[in-house]
Amino acid sequence: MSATQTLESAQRFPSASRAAEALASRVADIIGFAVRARGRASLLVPGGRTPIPLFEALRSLELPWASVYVSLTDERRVPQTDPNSNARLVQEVLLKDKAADAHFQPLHRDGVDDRADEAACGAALGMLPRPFDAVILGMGDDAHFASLFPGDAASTRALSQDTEAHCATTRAPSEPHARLSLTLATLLESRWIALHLSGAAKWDAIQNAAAADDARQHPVQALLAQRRVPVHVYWSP
Ligand SMILES: O=C1O[C@H](COP(=O)(O)O)[C@@H](O)[C@H](O)[C@H]1O
Repeated sequence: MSATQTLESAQRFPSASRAAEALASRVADIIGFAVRARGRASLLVPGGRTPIPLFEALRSLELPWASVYVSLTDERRVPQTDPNSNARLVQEVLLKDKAADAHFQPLHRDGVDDRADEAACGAALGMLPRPFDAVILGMGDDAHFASLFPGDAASTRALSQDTEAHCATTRAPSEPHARLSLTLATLLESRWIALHLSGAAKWDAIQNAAAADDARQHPVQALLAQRRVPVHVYWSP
């Protein structure tokens, strides 16, 4: 499917809660199927504000959570006590109620250098069933997804499907701390991928990215243009 076709088949919902419910229901089906078929399921989730209603919907569902392995698509290189930590968000919002028994693998290890943190990230992913059963990605208004940013050389390298690295150290424009992101090649080791978007600015950004032929300035274009794994877009205003 081309980038334009992916957007044409986007599911558009009237509210963030309706989008979250629909996405949670699809993820629940995938997890249930994976656990019945293979005994375990893996789920990668983004950080940011968009997934909060999704996490709230998911944690209220009766699922075989003790067989579910959860990790992140990306992380800020900060301690888990930091309010900016994506791991903290997952612990506080997703891994509660019925989802409290899920196994969580954080990506980032504190106090180590870039290479060691990338290795820790790769090792964390190694604990999850692969291919990943469900990967949910978010996107910023600048068309970054995971932590793969426009104009960042490390992000551009991580968008190449030829890279053997699982995780990359990247930088967001004007942010003090570095990021840790799964590379595109690793994100594509997935059975199912959703891109979860909320707001008019993100819809404009993804349309511009689909029309452009420049993943360096519009990283999500590389995700939309690849042919390996279909991307299911869930959008609400
Ligand atoms: O930095 C990040 O931002 C994006 C989008 O966040 P949102 O608040 O606009 O939903 C997110 O997908 C990514 O995982 C996160 O680290």
